[in-house]
Amino acid sequence: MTNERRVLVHPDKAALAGSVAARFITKIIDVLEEQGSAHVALTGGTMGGAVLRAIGDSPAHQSVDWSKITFWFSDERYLPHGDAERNDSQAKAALLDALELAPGQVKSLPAPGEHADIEAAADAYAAELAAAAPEGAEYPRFDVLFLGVGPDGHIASLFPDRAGVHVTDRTVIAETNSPKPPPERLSFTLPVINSADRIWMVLAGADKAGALGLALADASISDVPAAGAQGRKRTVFFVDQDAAAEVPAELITSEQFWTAAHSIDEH
Ligand SMILES: O=C1O[C@H](COP(=O)(O)O)[C@@H](O)[C@H](O)[C@H]1O
Repeated sequence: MTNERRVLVHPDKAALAGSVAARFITKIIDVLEEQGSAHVALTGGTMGGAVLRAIGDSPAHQSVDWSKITFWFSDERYLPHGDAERNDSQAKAALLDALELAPGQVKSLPAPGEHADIEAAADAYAAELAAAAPEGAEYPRFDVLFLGVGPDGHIASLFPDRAGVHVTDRTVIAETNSPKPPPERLSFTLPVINSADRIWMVLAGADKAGALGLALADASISDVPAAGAQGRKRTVFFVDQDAAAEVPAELITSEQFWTAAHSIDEH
């Protein structure tokens, strides 16, 4: 099994969300059968929410034992709990609330007022990650880690030309000057992101085409943080046709080829 980054193109946003949802359900059933439990890191953004809604809309989601999955967030907008702009609020509305999970299964990032300041909030989530980690590790092994990609190439809350993308000695950082509102955010660092078995980046729309093209051309992570994402087993860009406009043809894996050439276990 190789660990090249792959690009899987879909006709439109709806097909993209449906396809990622179907793959996730299949993959997580396999993971649960093998391991008995799973850690999944969710993302915010337009396609992050669309994928979760598609999972909930699929009758196949009823075959998943959701009680065995712990959900984390690779980043969060540092806003009060319940704020509609928080990634966890959107994920709960899109899917998590309907799954009737136990409170400990959804590991939300802290909100203002819970800790002394945003740095302490980052440390608190780092401690939560460590508490769920296997012995000797600083964080759990994520079976699937979802990411959106911004038009500027940001992933989680690691933005171009910000120090956060270069941090390797912490697991969670506070971003206090995000170019995208809100300015205060919390984010996994790149080592945590890249520790995941599978990184699934889901992006759609013509405004993402430049970022995707540069990420695949190995731009510097300072310029395009998405260029630095590489999972242990799989790194897949799930995209629609508009986002794929600047992807070299030889890097595109068509749906038909993908299905024929790779067993679902490899995704
Ligand atoms: O602000 C954020 O943006 C990215 C991408 O969002 P999109 O709407 O352009 O898809 C998202 O992945 C991240 O979690 C979020 O905090």
